[in-house]
Amino acid sequence: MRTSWADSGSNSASESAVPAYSGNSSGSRPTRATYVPPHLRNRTPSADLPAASPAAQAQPQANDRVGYGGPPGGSRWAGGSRPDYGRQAYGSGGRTGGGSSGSSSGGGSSGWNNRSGGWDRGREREVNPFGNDDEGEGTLNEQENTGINFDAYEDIPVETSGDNVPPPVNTFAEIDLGEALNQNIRRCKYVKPTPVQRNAIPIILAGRDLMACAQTGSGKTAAFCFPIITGIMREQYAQRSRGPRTVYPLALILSPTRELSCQIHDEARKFSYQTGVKVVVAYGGAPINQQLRELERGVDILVATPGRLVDLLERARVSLQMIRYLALDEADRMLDMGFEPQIRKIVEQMDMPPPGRRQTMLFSATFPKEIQQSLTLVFVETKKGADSLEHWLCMNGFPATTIHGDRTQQEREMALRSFKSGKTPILVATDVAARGLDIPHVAHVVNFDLPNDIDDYVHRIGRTGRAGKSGLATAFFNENNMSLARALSDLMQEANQEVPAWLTRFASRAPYNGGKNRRSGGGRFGGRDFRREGSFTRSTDYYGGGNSGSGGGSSSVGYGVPSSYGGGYGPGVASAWD
Ligand SMILES: Nc1ncnc2c1ncn2[C@@H]1O[C@H](COP(=O)(O)OP(=O)(O)OP(=O)(O)O)[C@@H](O)[C@H]1O
Repeated sequence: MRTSWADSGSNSASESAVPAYSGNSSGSRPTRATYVPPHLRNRTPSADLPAASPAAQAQPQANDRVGYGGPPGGSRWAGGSRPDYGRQAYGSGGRTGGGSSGSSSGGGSSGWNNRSGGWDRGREREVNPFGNDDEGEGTLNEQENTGINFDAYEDIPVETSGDNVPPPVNTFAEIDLGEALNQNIRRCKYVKPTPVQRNAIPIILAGRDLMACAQTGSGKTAAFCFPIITGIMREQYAQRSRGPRTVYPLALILSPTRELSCQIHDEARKFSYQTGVKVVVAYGGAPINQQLRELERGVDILVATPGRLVDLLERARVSLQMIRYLALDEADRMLDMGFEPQIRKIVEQMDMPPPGRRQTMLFSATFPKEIQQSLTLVFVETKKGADSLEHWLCMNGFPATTIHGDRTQQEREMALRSFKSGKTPILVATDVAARGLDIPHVAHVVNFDLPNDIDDYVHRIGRTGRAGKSGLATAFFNENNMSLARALSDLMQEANQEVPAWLTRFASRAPYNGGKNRRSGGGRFGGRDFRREGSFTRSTDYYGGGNSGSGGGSSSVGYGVPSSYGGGYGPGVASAWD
């Protein structure tokens, strides 16, 4: 059964009082304790709020997904299909163009310290962020936003990974974003979605987490704002508890700088105009009091820089308890700028719902390989070891699966599929089971247990850095691996790697184990020739550890000596294993 937001709104209308921050004809302010869902704000209580029917009240959630996943029968673009979105309370009346109050940003151009979130404080109504263009939709429809050169975009290859990725859309009309948002899209003169929007919006609307990497100026802001606004509008959020001065946003958009936060805020205000969804921005370097006042007026989407948000959280002025959407814009830059402790605090140590109860979206034009969802292959010695490591990883929030000799063929194939698709990006494998595997996109090979034979080692690390790509190999070394020390040291020297001093010491005492397939003379390692010919793109970290003290300075467990072993293959040079 397809129902609309209008129905949803009606269903719970009887529970709501006057909107907490909307204008209303009487001009009376609501009590702050009353939360009004966005879809009900600015409705004229007597005129368009029918009493909720018991049946409707009994299934308030049933509307949500059904309404959106429903067949594209009704025209989502046709005006008038959702009359309750007319927002008369601050619709045309709100078209002050930013000039009436002096405190708002008509056209999205307000100064940093004077942002009212697009609300005319004098009359408590929403200022039109489109300036005077509000009614000019007839002409706007005919004009395409010239900010994006779509000709240049058509050929852009888009790569998606993950399981059952929702298919991209070609038009905004294919997705039911809701009439109010569609209207704003028209006001923005967006005629068709950009590639990142085409792909990301359906994924986010399907409730999936997402990491999207798309070039600058490709429309990422709308790609995360549209589904967040739609999601907030379509959901029937339970009445939000409010402390005397604490606010409970439903979505948090973190960005590294105040400039970017303000830009996102400006865009989000346009997209959410007359949807009832309230966007507030908070950033450092500006007086906090005005931002606090703004927050107190109500917030659904909070756009913030990490430092200022931590401040607000510590003052208990913002709670993240109700967050359903977490978007990190330019996540990599936030890390570069040293925001990791704040981000960790915000995401892990406050009251933010855990993954699964919130959607997480990472957007950037550049993601360093360390934070992309790359595949990691971990080698262990025993089947039991594989199972217990998989268990530990899963328990600690790292999705992992295993292949080893005790698993049936069907189980192995399933594990492999899950690994390749990125659903479980860590595969723990025993040597035997991993032999012969051809898995693209393995960015990291971990020798959790080193093999006894250097050839096996070469084969294992050959699972990454393939076809000219770079890769990383990490090994944990302890005194049980003594027999491998010399061969490993030689291998690193051949690859012009810095050999850790502790490994050299082990090597000087260790018997030589050059592998099973050694040719006498010349190539001591099975892989020597191809490594020499190739350009080395694979790097290795070694973690040496022992517990007897016999290795001098290298004996402490977990003693790590990162190095950059280049063991890759140049283009067109096959590995010995292939
Ligand atoms: N579908 C669309 N059609 C036309 N213009 C669009 C569309 N989506 C976004 N734009 C416009 O494209 C410009 C760039 O968008 P946006 O700032 O979101 O890009 P971005 O990917 O976030 O860039 P950056 O990585 O530099 O922050 C903006 O002016 C925006 O209004």
